[in-house]
Amino acid sequence: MLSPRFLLLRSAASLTTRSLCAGGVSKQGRAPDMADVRNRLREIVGASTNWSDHKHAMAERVLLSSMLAKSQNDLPAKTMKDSYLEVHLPLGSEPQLREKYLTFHNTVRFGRILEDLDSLAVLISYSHTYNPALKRSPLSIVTALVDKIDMRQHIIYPDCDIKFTGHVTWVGKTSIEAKMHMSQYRDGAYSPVLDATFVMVARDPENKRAAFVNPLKPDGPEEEKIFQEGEANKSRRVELSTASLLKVAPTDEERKIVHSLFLNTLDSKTVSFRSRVLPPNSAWMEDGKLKGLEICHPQERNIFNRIFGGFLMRKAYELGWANACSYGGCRPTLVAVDDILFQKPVDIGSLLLLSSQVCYTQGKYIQVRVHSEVFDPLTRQHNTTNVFHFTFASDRDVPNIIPQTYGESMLYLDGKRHFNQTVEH
Ligand SMILES: CCCCCC(=O)SCCNC(=O)CCNC(=O)[C@H](O)C(C)(C)COP(=O)(O)OP(=O)(O)OC[C@H]1O[C@@H](n2cnc3c(N)ncnc32)[C@H](O)[C@@H]1OP(=O)(O)O
Repeated sequence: MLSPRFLLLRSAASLTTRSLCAGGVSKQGRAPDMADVRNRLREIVGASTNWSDHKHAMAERVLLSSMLAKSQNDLPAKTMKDSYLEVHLPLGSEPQLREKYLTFHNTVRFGRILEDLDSLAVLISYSHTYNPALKRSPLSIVTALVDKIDMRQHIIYPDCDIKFTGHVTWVGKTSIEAKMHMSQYRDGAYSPVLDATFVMVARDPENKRAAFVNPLKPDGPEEEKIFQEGEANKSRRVELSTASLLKVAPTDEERKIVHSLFLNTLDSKTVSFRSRVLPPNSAWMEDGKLKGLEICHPQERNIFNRIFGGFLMRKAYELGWANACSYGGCRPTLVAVDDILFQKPVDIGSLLLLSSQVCYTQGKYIQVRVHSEVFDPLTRQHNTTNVFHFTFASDRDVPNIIPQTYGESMLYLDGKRHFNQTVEH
């Protein structure tokens, strides 16, 4: 994270002058808020405000294809300061805004925060790729992955102002890593609430193929260190994906875990592999599911006329939370979010099926996986669009979740891997 003094200077010097106000968002004399972020995004890509105009807006965007760089070397290098943004969410000072964020239990809806983080990550990426010579950006920047969100504090107060800061921390050829921090004003100071790392991918104006982004040139040892962390994150992501249980067998230790779970469920009265008995204080995985359906209306579209990634995250989070709530028998708190993969865009009009599964438990912790897929009623085909992982904590120990089939055992091991990554380390 860049030093606080540096951040302060940065926000005063260029955020308000260039990143947000350049497009005419001049609510002068006050810090930019989330509405400014979304308006600015619409200006950057020339998005339609009415669904009836979306085809025309897209046709205009296609003309920007010729503005794309032929190689990354054609684009000037940027520093981390170039993309630094500070945005406010004045929940304390604007009671009418609070309604949108409020839960029945007088806390902040985390799903709304996920939406805000997503919009901010996109604007940070556009700030990095900003070309003052162009009125509109030819790039379509989409969310590929929420690498992780670490909660530094579990309660978010609905009546205190929130501040988001963030900037680009690493860049590949067409992908960008952005880190964001959220803090909340209480007792005279801002204290940290969460740290989030997103990976964004730049595409051509039609969102059909990858497009080059400006290189990132770390400026000084502080930025160099952050950049190296970004490199390490990239290698870790490749390593994790190579070891995925969808591709390779579990490790020896994991195989032993699965077999011991199996042995624990065998009925000692019969000499049979088939007769299974649920151990005490346990629940079958089959009983740790909750499903939902979303009809993807135009209202939830993003600036590229697909379903907004933040909306998908909010819906998946709320389903996952409800599942953890029902499983643990109390209102759980969120501990961590990791590895939310945006595999395929979701088209407007889609039928989106969301399935959540408690896949691992440990003491009071509940690891939930949410899988979303688009169902085409005409062809009856299902296509996975996203996978989400959430770690919740209950206020008491929860039943141990027990897999019965081999597939469930793999879900269990995958959940355990995610849990170990987020909670134990
Ligand atoms: C308010 C405005 C909001 C707008 C934001 C949204 O709502 S977006 C809506 C939600 N998101 C989406 O709909 C995206 C859905 N997913 C997709 O369309 C696609 O999976 C994708 C474009 C992200 C990636 O497609 P491909 O894998 O075919 O891309 P390709 O192989 O060309 O790789 C392009 C670059 O992305 C990187 N990349 C791809 N997947 C990645 C992942 N899971 N984690 C890290 N990096 C990844 C590659 O390393 C490469 O970077 P390098 O070239 O650097 O090596």
